Amino acid sequence: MTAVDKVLLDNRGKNVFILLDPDKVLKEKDTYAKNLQRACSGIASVLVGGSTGFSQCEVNETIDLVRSVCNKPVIIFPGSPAHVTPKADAILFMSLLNSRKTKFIIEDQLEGSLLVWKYGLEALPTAYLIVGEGGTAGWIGDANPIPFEKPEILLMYVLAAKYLGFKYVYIEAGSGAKRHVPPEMVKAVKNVVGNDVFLIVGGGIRTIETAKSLLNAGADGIVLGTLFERDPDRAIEIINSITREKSMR
Ligand SMILES: CC(C)=CCC/C(C)=C/CC/C(C)=C/CC/C(C)=C/COP(=O)(O)OP(=O)(O)O
Ligand SMILES: O=P(O)(O)OC[C@@H](O)CO
Ligand SMILES: [Mg+2]
Repeated sequence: MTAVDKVLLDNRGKNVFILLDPDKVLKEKDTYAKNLQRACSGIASVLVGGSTGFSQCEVNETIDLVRSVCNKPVIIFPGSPAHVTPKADAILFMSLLNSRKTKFIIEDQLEGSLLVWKYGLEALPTAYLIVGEGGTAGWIGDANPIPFEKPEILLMYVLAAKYLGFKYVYIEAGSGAKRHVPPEMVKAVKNVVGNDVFLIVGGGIRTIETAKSLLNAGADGIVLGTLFERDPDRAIEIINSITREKSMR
């Protein structure tokens, strides 16, 4: 087990990730710095990434901002190999398994592999799966999205990911999605794969009830992106509420 991997695995079922999109953060640096500082103690890690609109230089600037206010691990959530940087602690080294394009399944990974090796980055082997509307990532990644009412298809993908040796599975409804991943879908997967893979769930999570229902259904971690951008107070409320529950267990 490597360092970031251990932090996340030791906190299974309770990890909250904040997603920072360099394209947005760098336009309002002071506001993001202030809000991240408030959120920092309750989160597992900061994901830095996005589908479009920025270069490695902007990823670096965003990571510098994170480091100035928060001591949690920074994980790259790459939209492309151009986002790989030695400044991060780890990378979701992901393959979009339900893409129709080999680019997102293996070609971007080939390009990124040498950089990850050269920079000595911790790679978290991640199967990225798009469900529901899928957002920008689903569109750019040319996904064949798994319908919410077909948990059995999601299960097939998650089992395939497990048998291929992926340690992490990111179930993505799309940034800002109107509908988040249904907890029943997470439960159907967790019931079969247990702790063999680490389940990250993201997209459209906006309330404490949703956040808790996903963690209770078996998500090992949840991602807050759009809510942290638009309503940081509410995002911090969710984080604090999960932290309080954690300390009562
Ligand atoms: C492993 C390496 C080096 C690259 C992998 C590249 C892959 C597989 C990309 C999949 C397709 C893709 C574009 C994923 C982006 C995922 C992501 C960081 C989403 C964050 O949300 P945004 O899509 O930026 O949301 P907004 O639309 O709200 O900005
Ligand atoms: O922006 P939101 O809807 O929180 O989604 C977060 C993440 O899953 C997007 O990749
Ligand atoms: Mg983005």
